[in-house]
Amino acid sequence: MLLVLYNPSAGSGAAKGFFDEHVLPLLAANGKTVDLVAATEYADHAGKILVEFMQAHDGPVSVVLGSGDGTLNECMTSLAKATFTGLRGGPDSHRVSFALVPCGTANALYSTLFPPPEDPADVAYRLQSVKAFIAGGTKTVPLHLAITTLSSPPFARKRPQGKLCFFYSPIRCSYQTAKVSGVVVSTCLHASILKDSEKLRAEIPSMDRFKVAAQQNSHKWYKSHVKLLPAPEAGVVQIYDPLTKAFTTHPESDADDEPIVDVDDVFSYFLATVNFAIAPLTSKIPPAEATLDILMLRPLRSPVISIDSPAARADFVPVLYKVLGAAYQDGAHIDLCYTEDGSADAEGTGPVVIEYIRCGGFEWIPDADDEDAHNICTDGEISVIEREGRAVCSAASPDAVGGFLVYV
Ligand SMILES: Nc1ncnc2c1ncn2[C@@H]1O[C@H](COP(=O)(O)OP(=O)(O)OP(=O)(O)O)[C@@H](O)[C@H]1O
Repeated sequence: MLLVLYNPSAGSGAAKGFFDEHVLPLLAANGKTVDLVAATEYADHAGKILVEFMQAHDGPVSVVLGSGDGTLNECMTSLAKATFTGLRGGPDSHRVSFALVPCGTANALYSTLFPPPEDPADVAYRLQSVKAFIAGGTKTVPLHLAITTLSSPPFARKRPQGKLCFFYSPIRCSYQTAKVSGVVVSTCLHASILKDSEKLRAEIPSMDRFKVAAQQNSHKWYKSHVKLLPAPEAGVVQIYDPLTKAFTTHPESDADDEPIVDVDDVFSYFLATVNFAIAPLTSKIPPAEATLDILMLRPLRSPVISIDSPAARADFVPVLYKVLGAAYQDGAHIDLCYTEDGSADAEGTGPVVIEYIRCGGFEWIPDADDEDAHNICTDGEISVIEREGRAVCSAASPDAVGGFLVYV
């Protein structure tokens, strides 16, 4: 069964035109019968359309999806929580294969799977996943998920209650409050940017709204306690070593004693990715199991900063910008080290600036008095952790017969 679904308001609002002009004619010219063409009419509509379509039809489902990461996330979230009856009841009932058409602003997942050319608006570039589907659709990649649960204090009262989705393992969590991400879970600067850039969407439809929001938040630091949790097979938390250009066991993670790493500090940046190349090693050194790649920037690691003060925060902004800029130069940010004067440089001989962690999950326990540290972003959606609460996030992989796939 084939569903064509697009979000007309994603990105610059051009999805309908692109589908009418390019996608639907391409499908028709290649003999693909479309069972339903639907445009979303409001937030969260995409998930509803998809679940209703699946309930109404039997057999394997492909979806040509014109959107950004947010609408894809709505599809995954709705499906992860859906229970089907009748014909759609078998073990593979929740399996969906997506042909993605990048129509959003960032399109992070698409640009991970299909590295963008100089002009990402290029029509042929944007049709690659659809063409893979048309070509027979045998080449797909399964998507891992990051499942995040927000807990209120005291934590013991709201322990994970049930399995979120039977086709992803090994996660057990509170079904109603769990957030499903296929791209990113973040706090700190990234969550602040996503939160504030949303307010700028109408005024600045392009990616420039992220730059404006970054400027508004660049001086902020966030106080939190983080627990880094090992992935099941690795048994330890891993950290990237720019000298050897490989992952090694985190010095504070011991498989036989205590594999969990506790970090109690101020953070400027904390971002976990799944299936996503802003963490550049996801593709260069692919993980052997479902893992999160986490990028942490802790200003007090700088050799010239020893206290959190307004002056120190201002002094740190150039380091932050250096890191953000290098991230767009083929992931060069992960090899930056501190120089003696506290700059970030590939030739630096001091501590590594960004800690690049590979692990099974994390707990984020924000300082109760730091309001900004309570924002958490799951694929663009902002949630607020309750005061004295925490967020717990784990990587999950699809079972053999279930899960979300993308045509590549
Ligand atoms: N018809 C609609 N009108 C208004 N908002 C909609 C409509 N349909 C979907 N939405 C909302 O639009 C939001 C943005 O969609 P999406 O994330 O796909 O695009 P984007 O934010 O431009 O791209 P990206 O996430 O890649 O940066 C989604 O959160 C979704 O809930």
